[in-house]
Amino acid sequence: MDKVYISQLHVETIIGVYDFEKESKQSLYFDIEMSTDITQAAKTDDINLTVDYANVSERVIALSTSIQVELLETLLERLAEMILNEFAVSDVKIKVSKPAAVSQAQTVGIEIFRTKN
Ligand SMILES: Nc1nc2c(c(=O)[nH]1)N=C([C@H](O)[C@@H](O)CO)CN2
Repeated sequence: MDKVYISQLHVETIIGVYDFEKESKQSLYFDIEMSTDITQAAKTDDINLTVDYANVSERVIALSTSIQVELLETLLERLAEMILNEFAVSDVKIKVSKPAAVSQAQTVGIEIFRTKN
């Protein structure tokens, strides 16, 4: 299957388990890969027949900055659900990195893969 992807999408939002994390925004970086058939878009050169990565990026930023949750896991599940519901993709892989979370590590994070039912 063909893929549409977004790499290192930067979002600043409130997220975290600890009280100090609820006071200021932290950087998250998303890598998103979506399976979709691009052949009709390529034949017709029509943006409406593919998944617009700019639209997906906007929706990911909007959702990530409008909900306040503690766990990266919770945020990723909500984002995967939104992408599968709103865009013509059969599956989505989302990885989120939170580089400031563990000072001894370059970055930490979570990755999930979800399919449309
Ligand atoms: N699996 C996870 N582990 C941790 C998370 C998380 O979201 N998922 N979050 C934290 C803290 O919020 C951390 O980012 C701050 O040190 C710890 N572990």
